[in-house]
Amino acid sequence: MSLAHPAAVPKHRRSLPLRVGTRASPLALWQTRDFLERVTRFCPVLRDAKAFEEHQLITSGDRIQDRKLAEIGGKGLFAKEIHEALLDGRVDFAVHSLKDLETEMPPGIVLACTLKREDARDVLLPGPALAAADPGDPFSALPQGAVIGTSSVRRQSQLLHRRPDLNVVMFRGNVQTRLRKLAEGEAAATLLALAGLRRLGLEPAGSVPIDAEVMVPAAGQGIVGVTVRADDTELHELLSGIEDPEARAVSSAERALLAALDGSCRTPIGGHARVLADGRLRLTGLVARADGSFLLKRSEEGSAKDAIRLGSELGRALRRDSPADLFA
Ligand SMILES: NCc1[nH]cc(CCC(=O)O)c1CC(=O)O
Repeated sequence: MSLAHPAAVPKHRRSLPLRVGTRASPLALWQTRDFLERVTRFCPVLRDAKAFEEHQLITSGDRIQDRKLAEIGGKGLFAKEIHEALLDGRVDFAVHSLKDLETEMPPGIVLACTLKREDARDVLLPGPALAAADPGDPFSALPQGAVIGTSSVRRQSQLLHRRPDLNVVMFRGNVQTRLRKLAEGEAAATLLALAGLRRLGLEPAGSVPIDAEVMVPAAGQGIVGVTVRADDTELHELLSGIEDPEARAVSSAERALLAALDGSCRTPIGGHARVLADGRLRLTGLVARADGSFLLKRSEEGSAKDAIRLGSELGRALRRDSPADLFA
Protein backbone atom coordinates (compact mmCIF):
# COMPACT_ATOMS: atom_id res chain seq x y z
CA MET A 1 0.00 0.00 0.00
CA SER A 2 1.30 3.46 -0.86
CA LEU A 3 1.61 6.26 1.66
CA ALA A 4 0.45 8.87 -0.85
CA HIS A 5 -0.85 11.99 0.81
CA PRO A 6 -1.19 15.64 -0.20
CA ALA A 7 2.13 16.88 1.13
CA ALA A 8 4.56 14.21 0.08
CA VAL A 9 4.20 11.75 -2.72
CA PRO A 10 6.30 8.74 -1.83
CA LYS A 11 8.91 7.56 -4.25
CA HIS A 12 8.27 3.92 -3.61
CA ARG A 13 5.77 1.67 -1.94
CA ARG A 14 6.30 0.10 1.45
CA SER A 15 4.47 -2.53 3.31
CA LEU A 16 2.14 -1.97 6.23
CA PRO A 17 1.80 -2.13 9.12
CA LEU A 18 4.18 0.56 10.23
CA ARG A 19 5.62 -0.48 13.59
CA VAL A 20 5.67 2.21 16.27
CA GLY A 21 7.92 1.94 19.33
CA THR A 22 6.69 3.29 22.65
CA ARG A 23 7.26 2.95 26.36
CA ALA A 24 4.51 1.05 28.11
CA SER A 25 3.50 3.63 30.75
CA PRO A 26 -0.09 4.89 30.56
CA LEU A 27 1.20 8.35 29.57
CA ALA A 28 3.48 7.00 26.84
CA LEU A 29 0.66 4.87 25.42
CA TRP A 30 -1.74 7.81 25.50
CA GLN A 31 0.77 9.96 23.62
CA THR A 32 1.50 7.25 21.07
CA ARG A 33 -2.16 6.53 20.33
CA ASP A 34 -2.94 10.24 20.13
CA PHE A 35 -0.09 10.63 17.67
CA LEU A 36 -1.35 7.75 15.51
CA GLU A 37 -4.77 9.37 15.39
CA ARG A 38 -3.20 12.59 14.17
CA VAL A 39 -1.22 10.84 11.45
CA THR A 40 -4.34 9.05 10.36
CA ARG A 41 -6.28 12.29 10.07
CA PHE A 42 -3.49 13.75 7.99
CA CYS A 43 -2.91 10.72 5.83
CA PRO A 44 -6.25 8.95 5.17
CA VAL A 45 -4.62 5.97 3.48
CA LEU A 46 -3.45 4.95 6.96
CA ARG A 47 -7.00 4.87 8.31
CA ASP A 48 -6.86 1.10 8.03
CA ALA A 49 -7.13 -0.62 11.41
CA LYS A 50 -4.03 -2.61 10.53
CA ALA A 51 -1.90 0.31 9.35
CA PHE A 52 0.06 0.47 12.60
CA GLU A 53 1.44 -2.05 15.03
CA GLU A 54 2.29 -0.88 18.55
CA HIS A 55 5.52 -2.23 20.07
CA GLN A 56 5.77 -1.60 23.79
CA LEU A 57 9.38 -1.44 24.93
CA ILE A 58 10.70 -1.56 28.48
CA THR A 59 13.52 0.95 28.99
CA SER A 60 16.19 1.06 31.71
CA GLY A 61 14.43 4.12 33.08
CA ASP A 62 11.30 2.01 33.59
CA ARG A 63 13.19 -0.85 35.22
CA ILE A 64 15.09 1.20 37.80
CA GLN A 65 12.56 2.73 40.16
CA ASP A 66 14.40 3.15 43.43
CA ARG A 67 16.95 5.81 42.59
CA LYS A 68 16.96 9.34 41.30
CA LEU A 69 17.30 9.63 37.55
CA ALA A 70 20.23 11.93 38.20
CA GLU A 71 22.06 9.05 39.89
CA ILE A 72 21.44 6.38 37.29
CA GLY A 73 22.46 8.32 34.22
CA GLY A 74 19.60 10.63 33.45
CA LYS A 75 17.14 11.06 30.69
CA GLY A 76 18.79 9.00 27.96
CA LEU A 77 17.64 5.96 29.92
CA PHE A 78 14.08 6.31 28.72
CA ALA A 79 15.14 6.22 25.09
CA LYS A 80 18.15 3.92 24.76
CA GLU A 81 16.25 0.67 24.16
CA ILE A 82 13.84 2.48 21.85
CA HIS A 83 16.71 3.85 19.74
CA GLU A 84 18.15 0.33 19.57
CA ALA A 85 14.85 -1.09 18.34
CA LEU A 86 14.72 1.62 15.67
CA LEU A 87 18.30 1.03 14.51
CA ASP A 88 17.77 -2.77 14.50
CA GLY A 89 14.71 -2.34 12.31
CA ARG A 90 12.35 -3.81 14.92
CA VAL A 91 10.27 -0.63 14.77
CA ASP A 92 9.87 2.00 12.04
CA PHE A 93 9.41 5.07 14.22
CA ALA A 94 8.99 5.92 17.90
CA VAL A 95 7.02 8.37 20.00
CA HIS A 96 8.70 10.05 23.00
CA SER A 97 8.20 12.77 25.58
CA LEU A 98 10.70 15.23 24.18
CA LYS A 99 12.02 16.06 27.62
CA ASP A 100 13.16 12.46 28.04
CA LEU A 101 15.21 12.57 24.80
CA GLU A 102 18.89 13.47 24.85
CA THR A 103 19.78 16.71 23.04
CA GLU A 104 21.88 14.94 20.46
CA MET A 105 20.27 12.04 18.62
CA PRO A 106 22.40 8.91 18.18
CA PRO A 107 23.92 8.53 14.69
CA GLY A 108 21.31 7.26 12.24
CA ILE A 109 18.30 8.65 14.14
CA VAL A 110 16.55 11.96 13.56
CA LEU A 111 13.77 13.85 15.28
CA ALA A 112 11.22 13.75 12.48
CA CYS A 113 8.58 15.91 14.10
CA THR A 114 7.62 17.77 17.24
CA LEU A 115 3.92 18.05 18.08
CA LYS A 116 1.98 21.04 19.37
CA ARG A 117 2.94 21.75 22.96
CA GLU A 118 0.60 20.94 25.83
CA ASP A 119 0.95 23.33 28.81
CA ALA A 120 4.66 23.28 29.72
CA ARG A 121 4.22 24.28 33.37
CA ASP A 122 4.86 22.25 36.47
CA VAL A 123 1.95 21.98 38.85
CA LEU A 124 1.95 21.86 42.64
CA LEU A 125 -0.35 19.12 43.93
CA PRO A 126 -1.25 19.36 47.60
CA GLY A 127 -2.00 16.05 49.30
CA PRO A 128 -5.17 15.40 51.32
CA ALA A 129 -3.71 16.80 54.56
CA LEU A 130 -2.89 20.16 53.03
CA ALA A 131 -5.27 23.00 52.29
CA ALA A 132 -5.37 23.96 48.62
CA ALA A 133 -2.31 26.02 47.78
CA ASP A 134 -2.65 29.74 47.19
CA PRO A 135 -2.63 30.21 43.41
CA GLY A 136 -1.00 33.60 43.89
CA ASP A 137 2.02 32.23 45.73
CA PRO A 138 2.00 28.45 45.74
CA PHE A 139 5.33 28.17 47.58
CA SER A 140 4.67 30.36 50.59
CA ALA A 141 1.41 28.50 51.27
CA LEU A 142 3.32 25.34 52.21
CA PRO A 143 3.68 24.81 55.98
CA GLN A 144 7.10 25.19 57.60
CA GLY A 145 9.18 22.05 57.13
CA ALA A 146 6.61 20.34 54.91
CA VAL A 147 7.63 17.11 53.16
CA ILE A 148 7.58 17.47 49.37
CA GLY A 149 7.87 14.42 47.12
CA THR A 150 9.89 14.77 43.93
CA SER A 151 12.90 13.07 42.42
CA SER A 152 13.63 15.84 39.95
CA VAL A 153 16.72 17.84 40.95
CA ARG A 154 15.38 20.67 38.79
CA ARG A 155 12.16 20.93 40.81
CA GLN A 156 13.93 20.29 44.11
CA SER A 157 16.51 23.07 43.60
CA GLN A 158 13.91 25.66 42.68
CA LEU A 159 11.73 24.73 45.65
CA LEU A 160 14.59 24.74 48.15
CA HIS A 161 15.94 28.03 46.82
CA ARG A 162 12.64 29.69 47.76
CA ARG A 163 11.93 27.55 50.83
CA PRO A 164 15.09 26.06 52.39
CA ASP A 165 13.00 24.74 55.30
CA LEU A 166 11.14 22.20 53.14
CA ASN A 167 12.04 18.50 53.26
CA VAL A 168 12.34 16.94 49.84
CA VAL A 169 11.82 13.17 49.64
CA MET A 170 12.22 10.94 46.60
CA PHE A 171 9.11 10.27 44.53
CA ARG A 172 9.51 8.14 41.45
CA GLY A 173 7.38 5.86 39.36
CA ASN A 174 4.86 6.85 36.73
CA VAL A 175 2.31 9.60 37.24
CA GLN A 176 -0.28 7.24 38.77
CA THR A 177 2.25 5.84 41.26
CA ARG A 178 3.20 9.32 42.41
CA LEU A 179 -0.42 10.32 42.85
CA ARG A 180 -0.99 7.20 44.94
CA LYS A 181 2.00 8.02 47.15
CA LEU A 182 0.59 11.51 47.63
CA ALA A 183 -2.87 10.16 48.49
CA GLU A 184 -1.27 7.77 51.03
CA GLY A 185 0.43 10.69 52.77
CA GLU A 186 4.05 9.93 51.85
CA ALA A 187 4.41 13.66 51.22
CA ALA A 188 2.37 16.78 51.89
CA ALA A 189 2.61 17.84 48.26
CA THR A 190 4.31 16.95 44.99
CA LEU A 191 5.23 18.64 41.74
CA LEU A 192 4.45 17.15 38.35
CA ALA A 193 4.27 18.22 34.73
CA LEU A 194 0.80 19.57 33.99
CA ALA A 195 1.02 18.07 30.48
CA GLY A 196 1.13 14.50 31.74
CA LEU A 197 -1.72 14.99 34.20
CA ARG A 198 -3.89 16.67 31.62
CA ARG A 199 -3.31 14.02 28.96
CA LEU A 200 -4.27 11.31 31.44
CA GLY A 201 -7.31 13.27 32.64
CA LEU A 202 -5.82 13.33 36.16
CA GLU A 203 -5.58 17.04 36.82
CA PRO A 204 -6.94 17.11 40.39
CA ALA A 205 -8.89 19.95 41.94
CA GLY A 206 -6.63 22.07 44.11
CA SER A 207 -3.60 21.71 41.86
CA VAL A 208 -1.79 24.94 41.09
CA PRO A 209 0.19 25.50 37.89
CA ILE A 210 3.35 27.51 38.53
CA ASP A 211 4.42 30.20 36.09
CA ALA A 212 7.24 28.93 33.85
CA GLU A 213 9.47 31.83 34.82
CA VAL A 214 8.95 31.06 38.53
CA MET A 215 9.47 27.28 38.31
CA VAL A 216 11.36 26.84 35.04
CA PRO A 217 10.23 23.61 33.33
CA ALA A 218 12.52 21.04 31.70
CA ALA A 219 13.56 21.64 28.10
CA GLY A 220 10.90 20.11 25.86
CA GLN A 221 8.37 19.59 28.66
CA GLY A 222 4.86 19.17 27.26
CA ILE A 223 6.07 18.36 23.73
CA VAL A 224 5.88 14.95 22.07
CA GLY A 225 8.68 14.13 19.62
CA VAL A 226 8.81 11.38 17.00
CA THR A 227 12.03 9.70 15.91
CA VAL A 228 12.77 7.82 12.72
CA ARG A 229 15.84 6.31 11.04
CA ALA A 230 17.73 9.02 9.17
CA ASP A 231 17.80 6.94 5.98
CA ASP A 232 14.04 6.36 5.97
CA THR A 233 13.31 9.49 3.96
CA GLU A 234 9.84 8.34 2.97
CA LEU A 235 8.60 7.96 6.52
CA HIS A 236 10.52 11.05 7.63
CA GLU A 237 8.66 13.07 5.00
CA LEU A 238 5.32 11.65 6.02
CA LEU A 239 5.88 12.33 9.72
CA SER A 240 7.22 15.82 9.21
CA GLY A 241 3.86 16.68 7.63
CA ILE A 242 2.37 16.95 11.11
CA GLU A 243 5.22 18.95 12.57
CA ASP A 244 4.17 21.98 14.65
CA PRO A 245 6.61 24.75 13.67
CA GLU A 246 6.12 26.62 16.93
CA ALA A 247 6.94 23.51 18.96
CA ARG A 248 10.03 23.01 16.80
CA ALA A 249 11.18 26.60 17.39
CA VAL A 250 10.70 26.65 21.16
CA SER A 251 12.12 23.16 21.66
CA SER A 252 15.13 23.96 19.46
CA ALA A 253 15.95 26.94 21.68
CA GLU A 254 15.42 24.95 24.89
CA ARG A 255 17.43 21.95 23.71
CA ALA A 256 20.28 24.12 22.41
CA LEU A 257 20.39 25.79 25.84
CA LEU A 258 20.56 22.39 27.51
CA ALA A 259 23.28 21.20 25.11
CA ALA A 260 25.39 24.33 25.68
CA LEU A 261 25.15 23.92 29.44
CA ASP A 262 26.27 20.33 29.09
CA GLY A 263 25.51 19.75 32.73
CA SER A 264 26.04 16.35 34.17
CA CYS A 265 22.61 14.84 34.55
CA ARG A 266 22.91 15.74 38.24
CA THR A 267 22.90 19.45 37.45
CA PRO A 268 19.50 21.06 37.84
CA ILE A 269 18.81 22.78 34.52
CA GLY A 270 15.61 24.34 33.26
CA GLY A 271 14.74 25.83 29.90
CA HIS A 272 11.54 27.33 28.65
CA ALA A 273 10.79 29.33 25.49
CA ARG A 274 7.59 30.93 24.34
CA VAL A 275 6.56 32.88 21.26
CA LEU A 276 5.81 36.55 21.91
CA ALA A 277 3.05 38.55 20.21
CA ASP A 278 5.55 39.88 17.64
CA GLY A 279 6.68 36.36 16.72
CA ARG A 280 10.00 36.57 18.52
CA LEU A 281 11.07 33.99 21.10
CA ARG A 282 11.59 34.60 24.78
CA LEU A 283 13.82 31.97 26.36
CA THR A 284 14.36 31.54 30.10
CA GLY A 285 17.21 29.37 31.31
CA LEU A 286 18.05 28.15 34.79
CA VAL A 287 21.06 26.51 36.41
CA ALA A 288 21.13 25.65 40.10
CA ARG A 289 22.65 23.52 42.78
CA ALA A 290 20.41 20.66 43.89
CA ASP A 291 20.17 22.02 47.46
CA GLY A 292 19.07 25.42 46.15
CA SER A 293 22.09 27.22 47.62
CA PHE A 294 22.96 28.52 44.15
CA LEU A 295 20.42 29.48 41.48
CA LEU A 296 20.93 31.49 38.32
CA LYS A 297 18.02 32.34 36.04
CA ARG A 298 18.12 34.58 33.00
CA SER A 299 15.90 35.37 30.00
CA GLU A 300 16.80 36.51 26.48
CA GLU A 301 14.74 37.30 23.40
CA GLY A 302 15.61 36.63 19.79
CA SER A 303 14.30 35.73 16.36
CA ALA A 304 12.50 32.39 16.08
CA LYS A 305 14.62 31.71 12.99
CA ASP A 306 17.71 31.79 15.20
CA ALA A 307 16.21 29.62 17.94
CA ILE A 308 19.28 27.40 18.18
CA ARG A 309 21.66 30.33 18.44
CA LEU A 310 19.46 31.97 21.10
CA GLY A 311 19.60 28.78 23.15
CA SER A 312 23.34 28.20 22.70
CA GLU A 313 24.23 31.77 23.62
CA LEU A 314 22.04 31.87 26.73
CA GLY A 315 23.35 28.45 27.73
CA ARG A 316 26.97 29.57 27.37
CA ALA A 317 26.30 32.76 29.34
CA LEU A 318 24.67 30.83 32.19
CA ARG A 319 27.56 28.39 32.21
CA ARG A 320 30.13 31.18 32.28
CA ASP A 321 28.45 32.74 35.31
CA SER A 322 27.90 29.54 37.33
CA PRO A 323 30.34 27.67 39.60
CA ALA A 324 32.52 25.40 37.46
CA ASP A 325 31.90 22.30 39.58
CA LEU A 326 28.29 22.18 38.36
CA PHE A 327 29.61 21.15 34.97
CA ALA A 328 32.23 18.63 36.03
N1 LIG B 1 10.13 12.31 33.46
C1 LIG B 1 8.86 11.67 33.24
C2 LIG B 1 7.97 12.47 32.36
N2 LIG B 1 8.26 12.62 31.05
C3 LIG B 1 7.29 13.44 30.50
C4 LIG B 1 6.40 13.77 31.52
C5 LIG B 1 5.23 14.65 31.37
C6 LIG B 1 4.80 14.97 29.97
C7 LIG B 1 5.64 15.98 29.27
O1 LIG B 1 6.43 16.71 29.87
O2 LIG B 1 5.47 16.08 28.03
C8 LIG B 1 6.80 13.14 32.69
C9 LIG B 1 6.14 13.19 34.01
C10 LIG B 1 6.45 14.40 34.84
O3 LIG B 1 7.56 14.96 34.76
O4 LIG B 1 5.59 14.80 35.64
